Amino acid sequence: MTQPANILTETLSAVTPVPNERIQKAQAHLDSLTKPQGSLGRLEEIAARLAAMHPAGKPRIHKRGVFLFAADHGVVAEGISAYPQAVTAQMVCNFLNGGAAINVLSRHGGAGVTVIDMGVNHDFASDLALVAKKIANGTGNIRCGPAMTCDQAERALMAGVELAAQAKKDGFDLLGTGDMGIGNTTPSAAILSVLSGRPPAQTTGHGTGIDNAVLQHKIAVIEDALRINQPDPADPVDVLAKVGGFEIAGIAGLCIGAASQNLPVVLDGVISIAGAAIAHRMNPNIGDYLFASHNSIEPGCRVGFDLLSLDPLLDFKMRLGEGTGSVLAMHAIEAAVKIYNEMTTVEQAGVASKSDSFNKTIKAEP
Ligand SMILES: O=C(O)c1ccc[n+]([C@@H]2O[C@H](COP(=O)([O-])O)[C@@H](O)[C@H]2O)c1
Ligand SMILES: Cc1cc2nc[nH]c2cc1C
Repeated sequence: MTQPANILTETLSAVTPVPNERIQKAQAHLDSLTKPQGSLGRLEEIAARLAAMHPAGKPRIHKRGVFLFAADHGVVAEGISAYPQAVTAQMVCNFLNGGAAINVLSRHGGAGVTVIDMGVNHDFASDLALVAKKIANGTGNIRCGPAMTCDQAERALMAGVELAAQAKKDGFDLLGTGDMGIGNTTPSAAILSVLSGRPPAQTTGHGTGIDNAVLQHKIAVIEDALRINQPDPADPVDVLAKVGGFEIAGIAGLCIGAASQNLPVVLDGVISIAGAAIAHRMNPNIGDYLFASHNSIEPGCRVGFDLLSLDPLLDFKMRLGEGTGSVLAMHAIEAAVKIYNEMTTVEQAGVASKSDSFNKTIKAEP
């Protein structure tokens, strides 16, 4: 078993479950509001969990941001993507210039976008608004050997932990994950297969848009990668090092760091789900702080939701990545918090409660 480095171990052990009594107390508040009990469905579930994460029991979202982790993948040499590797670096520049889908949706949703170079195969100018956490210029080809060393995997995890710590200092109270990396649906499917025990045929999808023939080849590549590397499902750092990616590790680290500080994280598509599944295998309490934003078309997502016991909030048939699902779901999460904080109670408004319907005399006057 790979023993993670000290600070990582300390951060992992600092993650405590969201107390069930606090969730129940928050639900009791929701039940006291002017609506039939449970009628706001999942908005209530979101609000109760967020309220319970806050020591004072009052949820708040003043500052939200998407953390977009970018990296390249050696396995693209196997022809598993519809696009060339150069697109990763080109899209990073597009994010920095504000022209990508995530920029539009984040402006619309009032979220900041932080772009992190975890391992893009390009040397960016040092004056760009890019967070430089580069571990290497892309991973190794997982069909031939490990993606990275265990030391690199731990450094990439720590980069995510550090970003979460900085986010807390900067006043963020809701974090979203995003990714960019041509080829990264391949390591994501590999990770989800290892952690779930499901065959790659059940976790692998069309990614950026490969046809059925290339999909069969992609599945065979992942089968080879698992046979050659033999990742140990009980050792998440080993899984990450053998068949993962630098951006996936950064996302896992962000989940660990955020959960250790009671910060909620909204997950995007299959790449974020794979990162979160690694973090969750390191400490299952982390799952209490996670929200699945949407049901990405990639089949590995469903496998990941089962591993994480998460139910996605939206089903918009999206498969872009970048954090686009995360920012969209933040609208609903903010709405849930407003319901919790701003609605009047039955008592304040003088509205009859359910049990009053059994009484003969209900005061109906306003
Ligand atoms: O978020 C998703 O579920 C998702 C599904 C398919 C593709 N993507 C994005 O597309 C890229 C990976 O696709 P591929 O085909 O190159 O493995 C990467 O940049 C991801 O952000 C993302
Ligand atoms: C153009 C393009 C944009 C993306 N954004 C996230 N993954 C992507 C993949 C491609 C190919």
